[in-house]
Amino acid sequence: MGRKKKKRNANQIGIPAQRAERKNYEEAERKNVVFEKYYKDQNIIPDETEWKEFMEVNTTILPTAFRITGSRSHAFELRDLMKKEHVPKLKQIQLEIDQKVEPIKSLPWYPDELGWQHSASRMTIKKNPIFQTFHRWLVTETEVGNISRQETVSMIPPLLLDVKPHHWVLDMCAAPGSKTAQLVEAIHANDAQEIEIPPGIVIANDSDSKRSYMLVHQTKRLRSPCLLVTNHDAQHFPNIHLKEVSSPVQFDRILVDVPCSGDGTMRKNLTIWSNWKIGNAIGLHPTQVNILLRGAQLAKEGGRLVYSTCSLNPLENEAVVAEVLRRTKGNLILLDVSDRLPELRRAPGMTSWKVMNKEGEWVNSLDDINPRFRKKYSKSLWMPPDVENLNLTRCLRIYPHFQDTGGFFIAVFEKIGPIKDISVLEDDGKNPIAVNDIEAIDISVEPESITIDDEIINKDIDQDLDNEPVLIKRPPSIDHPDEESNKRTKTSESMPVSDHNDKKEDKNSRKKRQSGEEIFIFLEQNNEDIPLIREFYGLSEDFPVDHLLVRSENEKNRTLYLVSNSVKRVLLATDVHKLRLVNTGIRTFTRQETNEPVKCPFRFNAEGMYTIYPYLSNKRVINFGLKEVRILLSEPTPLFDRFDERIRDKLIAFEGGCIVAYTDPSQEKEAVALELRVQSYFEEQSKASLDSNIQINPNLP
Ligand SMILES: C[S@@+](CC[C@H](N)C(=O)[O-])C[C@H]1O[C@@H](n2cnc3c(N)ncnc32)[C@H](O)[C@@H]1O
Repeated sequence: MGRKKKKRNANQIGIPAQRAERKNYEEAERKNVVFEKYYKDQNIIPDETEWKEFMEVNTTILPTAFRITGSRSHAFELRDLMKKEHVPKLKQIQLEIDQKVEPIKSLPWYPDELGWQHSASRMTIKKNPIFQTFHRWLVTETEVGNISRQETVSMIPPLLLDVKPHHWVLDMCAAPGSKTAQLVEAIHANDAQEIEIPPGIVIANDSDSKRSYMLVHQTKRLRSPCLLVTNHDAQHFPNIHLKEVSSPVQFDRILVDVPCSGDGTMRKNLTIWSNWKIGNAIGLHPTQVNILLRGAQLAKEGGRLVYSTCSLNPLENEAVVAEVLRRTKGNLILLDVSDRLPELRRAPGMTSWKVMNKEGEWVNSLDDINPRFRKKYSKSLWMPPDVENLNLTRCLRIYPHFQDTGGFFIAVFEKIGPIKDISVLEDDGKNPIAVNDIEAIDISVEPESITIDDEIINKDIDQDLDNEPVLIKRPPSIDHPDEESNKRTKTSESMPVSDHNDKKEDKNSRKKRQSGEEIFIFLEQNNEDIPLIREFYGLSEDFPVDHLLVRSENEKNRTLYLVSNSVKRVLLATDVHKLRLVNTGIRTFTRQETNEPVKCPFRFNAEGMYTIYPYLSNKRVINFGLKEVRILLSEPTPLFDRFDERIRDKLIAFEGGCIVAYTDPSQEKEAVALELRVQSYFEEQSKASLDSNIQINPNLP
């Protein structure tokens, strides 16, 4: 069933709202007396001169920031191209236009000069051809996944999480996915040296089903078989029991980037100036505590958690950290990360704060709240008596004026002892956690990562949302996940995930999808398509064919998806039916519908190319020089005789079907730029339709 194009109101996923903001940017008032008084009285920045600087910078436009993605082999080439080609020109122009604006620079604390920031205004970009060229380059590279546009401060939590390729990682509140992308890149950090698919996994979760689709859209550019997207309320993220393992999965690394009031984003999100009120933080605090507590349970002993918000408010930051430390009874500790990212300026976490009620009065304790409204306040909003012993100064506060960014809060934890069951975490009655308040709206959406400030990308997302069939069932109640999963177990006759290729009617698949159950069926070892593919493409024995799956119960496997070993283990977990799976796997081979007899009915899919390439013998691979690449770029279906004899003979010798052409840029001059164009070209082609991939025409004239 197709989805109708719906009109979205300004608050939905922030895109139209942002455009409106852009238009009114100059006129928008950036003043909020209550905000100012609140933070002044909280004494977040004690020094008067610095306070003024903080307020001043808050009213200025946020610079644009981006990362050159680290998992690709040519990330460094791209960085060097930036430094050699774009940066000198941009700096020169910036100097000529406005000496007050800081020119483009790499972020000194970001590893390998792969993080960048520039402050050129929209007007400068629009009017200046050099900026325009640079901007277009950014857009293209972003589309093909070589660059991720992401707010500077949002890059910090994944770096402090310190993910290694073998880690099991959970990203509890992941959409739209800018930090997930960093986590996935870290899992693939050794790809250039290792042939094997990394053993680690990233489970990226979000409670909002629409936003979890956005997450899929954002991360599919990464083409990782190690990623699995789920849709749960993180407070109740289900346990996963792997086959033949008695205890549930415990994660090496957990990112807890919670919904928050988002007042660190007011340089970009102008509505915060007018909408700011203390009720937002008060209302979000209990959810934040509960999500972090669930994260603490799900972490492995010796594992690490990073808690982060784009809020400056101690009620959403230090108060949450303090409460979780109290409830985990010494089994979770704050780590001192002062030696990490030494060039990143930060302030220590606060060890003293106050609580303002919704009427704007400072209140000493819960007992002083009007009894009628008391249950809307958590006792843990107030500073605990042992605050000095909690090492809260180990938390990181990033203020906008430190390095011309948004505001952010980060706490890094290690789990050092067991946090066995929920009763340990449950309240002893002395410290009531408020029921979620009606005002607890999450306004911490990171618009930069979904809009990428370009119409093109917005359009892509819109199209994606409009064209995707709705396959995921939205939970009737996110408050009772177990009730929900029980229902599903009862109603679903067979598991949506299976290691048998039980050939049922396709009607069945459709039914399951419509009822919200994604289907993942691993191919049987004796599947008849596998030897065909292996033989035709010369796939090595090491290629993990047992990690190929299909996503329909149709007899004819149409598209074969590949997942990593860890993802497979999760998909075959005994209680996988409790997991609301949104997406996993990369497309590797797709059945081609053709009337002509072909030796192998499957063609490569560009999405899986990076993963499969190391397993290919030379059987279906050809080396092209730039000359051949130029022909391919300028002619959609070139004839064989357009190529030199050496290439032509090789092409003729191939049996009909898909081949891989690769070019080695290091061998030729001007190659990097051309390679990038080629890559964008192929990406574009494969995005449009598989069938529109370049074809070389065998008919001689
Ligand atoms: C600050 S944003 C996350 C940004 C994201 N980590 C990134 O870097 O792109 C908070 C996210 O939490 C999600 N969320 C809100 N309540 C949640 C809950 N109870 N469980 C899981 N996700 C939740 C929101 O839908 C939102 O996408």
